[in-house]
Amino acid sequence: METWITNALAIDPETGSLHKKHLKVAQGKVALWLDGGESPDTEGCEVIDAEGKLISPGFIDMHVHLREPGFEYKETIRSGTESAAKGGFTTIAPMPNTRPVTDTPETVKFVREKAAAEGVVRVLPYAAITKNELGRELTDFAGLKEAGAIGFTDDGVGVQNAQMMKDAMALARSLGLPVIAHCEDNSLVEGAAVTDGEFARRHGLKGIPNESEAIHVGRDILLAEATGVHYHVCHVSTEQSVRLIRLGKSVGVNVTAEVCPHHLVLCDEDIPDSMDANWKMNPPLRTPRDVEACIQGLEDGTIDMIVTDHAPHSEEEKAKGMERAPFGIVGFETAFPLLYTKFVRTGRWTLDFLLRRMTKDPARVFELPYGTLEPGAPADLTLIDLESEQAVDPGSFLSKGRNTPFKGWKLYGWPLLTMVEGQVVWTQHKGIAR
Ligand SMILES: NC(=O)N[C@@H](CC(=O)O)C(=O)O
Ligand SMILES: [Zn+2]
Ligand SMILES: [Zn+2]
Repeated sequence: METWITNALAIDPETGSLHKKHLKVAQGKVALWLDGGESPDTEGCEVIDAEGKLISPGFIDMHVHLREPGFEYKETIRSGTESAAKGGFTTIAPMPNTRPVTDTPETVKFVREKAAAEGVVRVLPYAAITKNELGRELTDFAGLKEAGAIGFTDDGVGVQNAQMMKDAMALARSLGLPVIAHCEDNSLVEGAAVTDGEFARRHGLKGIPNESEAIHVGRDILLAEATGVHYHVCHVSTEQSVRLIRLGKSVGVNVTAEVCPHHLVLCDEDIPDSMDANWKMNPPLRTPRDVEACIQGLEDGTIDMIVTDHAPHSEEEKAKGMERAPFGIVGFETAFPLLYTKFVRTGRWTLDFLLRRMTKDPARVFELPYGTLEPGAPADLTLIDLESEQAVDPGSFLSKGRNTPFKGWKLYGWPLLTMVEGQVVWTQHKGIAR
């Protein structure tokens, strides 16, 4: 089946400006681009009229939680990939903090097979660094790679022991795979739920200090330098981490980093006094100074990409309140509209910049053949309405998770259609297509 997507607005890679274009998709790949002035020969083809809509490579999210196996009440591979498709994402990398933890070749295979059978977007699983993410014993890196793991991470917890991390990096390096780190020194956290800042002071709460993150970032950059591994820092949230990554890059260490939309648009002072646990995530919302440092880090390339850290939890769990509820918020279905509205429509970023940090940059860092619509590339794409304003409605999410602090936010930039390898997997009108 061949498909023409006609009259779409595409970004000119040279100038960054939008031009009307027609795109032909054949055999699951990008076949041909025509200028808006030309007339495509659509005979015998499916035609999608994208008049006035942005066409972008499908978004790539290198940090997500799909919860399956083990926590299907929070999310499944089916519901999580559907939520991703609705957010315009076509490739996602789930974290191994499932039950069982994705720490054996069998579990990696389970995730991949389940995703192939029930998922609607591409799923590239990570495997754990240590068995059960307990930080005591390394997993079978070679076997996990063989089973299809794309990198190693104990996301959810930091690897507390430096020698363990160094051994993991040396092993990953020998296999040519990256180590992806949730940076958190447990001895500095002591059970706090929010950052050490204005909100914590006002409510007399213990705070999570910035150093709990940055100490691991600094330690691991030194270990990455010693081992030569590709080291990727998860969900950067502090000024100190940005500074250390900038320094690491400047001396040639193979360090890359990601940041989440919520750490770019929210700070601790935004948390409502009701202490709604939909504002609780790890790392926590930091101070305005940290937020600005993360934005600048993303702008100057210190931070390479945007990820959602989509972390669904049940309503019962989130109802336990700020101190007892689990950390995490959902992200797929609000990521692009949030960043488009808060940074592009306000004039701080170009649209091209935002799209690159959600497509080409993750593809470059993780050496993936996606994130581009050049002829021959897989036809992974999303069409986006840049003009209509719509309020965030958690009730309409395809994710099982409703845990978002953005409920009711009026945003622009809502995806309308998502295609993976030439197949339409979701549309605003008809929902998921199977
Ligand atoms: N980010 C979160 O707040 N929570 C994540 C774990 C993690 O990413 O560290 C989760 O699994 O719920
Ligand atoms: Zn994490
Ligand atoms: Zn995570």
